Amino acid sequence: MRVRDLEVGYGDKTVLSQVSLDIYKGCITALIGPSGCGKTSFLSTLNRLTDHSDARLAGQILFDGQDLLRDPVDTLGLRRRIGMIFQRPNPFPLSIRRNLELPLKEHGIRDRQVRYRKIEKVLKDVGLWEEVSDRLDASALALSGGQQQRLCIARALVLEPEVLLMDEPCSALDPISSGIVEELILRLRGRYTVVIVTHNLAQARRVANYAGFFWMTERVGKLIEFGLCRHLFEAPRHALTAAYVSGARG
Ligand SMILES: Nc1ncnc2c1ncn2[C@@H]1O[C@H](COP(=O)(O)OP(=O)(O)OP(=O)(O)O)[C@@H](O)[C@H]1O
Repeated sequence: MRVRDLEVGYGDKTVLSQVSLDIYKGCITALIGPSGCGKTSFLSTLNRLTDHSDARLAGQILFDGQDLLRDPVDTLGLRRRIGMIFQRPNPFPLSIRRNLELPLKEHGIRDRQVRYRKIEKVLKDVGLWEEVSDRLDASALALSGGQQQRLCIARALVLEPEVLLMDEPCSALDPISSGIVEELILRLRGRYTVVIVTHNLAQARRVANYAGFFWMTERVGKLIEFGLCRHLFEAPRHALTAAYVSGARG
C-alpha cells in the first residue's frame, strides 16, 4: 500500500496533512504519537471507513494498482481485503459461532460445512478453539474482554483479508489479555500486513517492523518520521521523535 500526500479534514478543519508512507506486505507497521494527532483518522482512510463520517480526503492511497480515493471502489469488497479491529472489542450480541458465520454468509459462503471448517480454523489461529469449542453456541458477550478481542480478530481473519488495521487493540484489556493479544499479533507477522495504532511504545518496539511517528504542528497532524522500527526508536532522525520515544515529550 502506498500513501502519498494524504490530507484528512472534517468540515473546514484539516486534521492531517502531507502524509506519505509505504505499507509493506507481510510486515507490521506501528503508528505512534500523542492523542489527537490523527492516527485513527489515518487508519480509517485505508479501508474507507471515513465514508461514514463527513471526512474530506485528498491525496492518493494506492492499493493493488487502484487509487482508493479516486477510482470507483466497492467498499464491501475492500473491507473484506482490509479488515479493521477497534480499541474496544465489539462482538455482535450473538453466539460465538454466529459472530463468525455472519461475515462468511454476507460474503457469499453458502456451504455450511465450508463455513464450519473456516470457523474452526480461524478459532485455532487466534488460540480460542481450546477455550470455546465446547460452547460455540453460547453468547460472545459472556467471553472475557481479551477473548472478545481475539474473537473480533478471528471475525476479521475469517474473511482472509490481506491487510489488518488495528486501532489500539490492547488498550481496553488487562495486562494478561493484552499480552495474549500481542502474542497473536506477532504470530500474524509474515502472513498478514498489519497496521497498528498503539500508545504503548514498548509494544510498538516488540511487534513492529516499521514505525511512523505522528505529531501536531500548528494544530494539524503530520507524519514526522517513518522507517524501520529499530531505527525510529534507537537512532531517530528527528529531534521530536527522539524526545517522544525517550518520554521527554508527549
Ligand atoms: N468524525 C469526526 N468529525 C470531526 N472531527 C473529528 C472526527 N474524527 C476525528 N476528529 C478530530 O480529528 C482530530 C484527530 O483525531 P484522531 O482520532 O484521528 O486522532 P488520534 O491521534 O487517533 O487520537 P487518539 O490517540 O486520542 O485516538 C481530533 O481533533 C478529532 O477531534
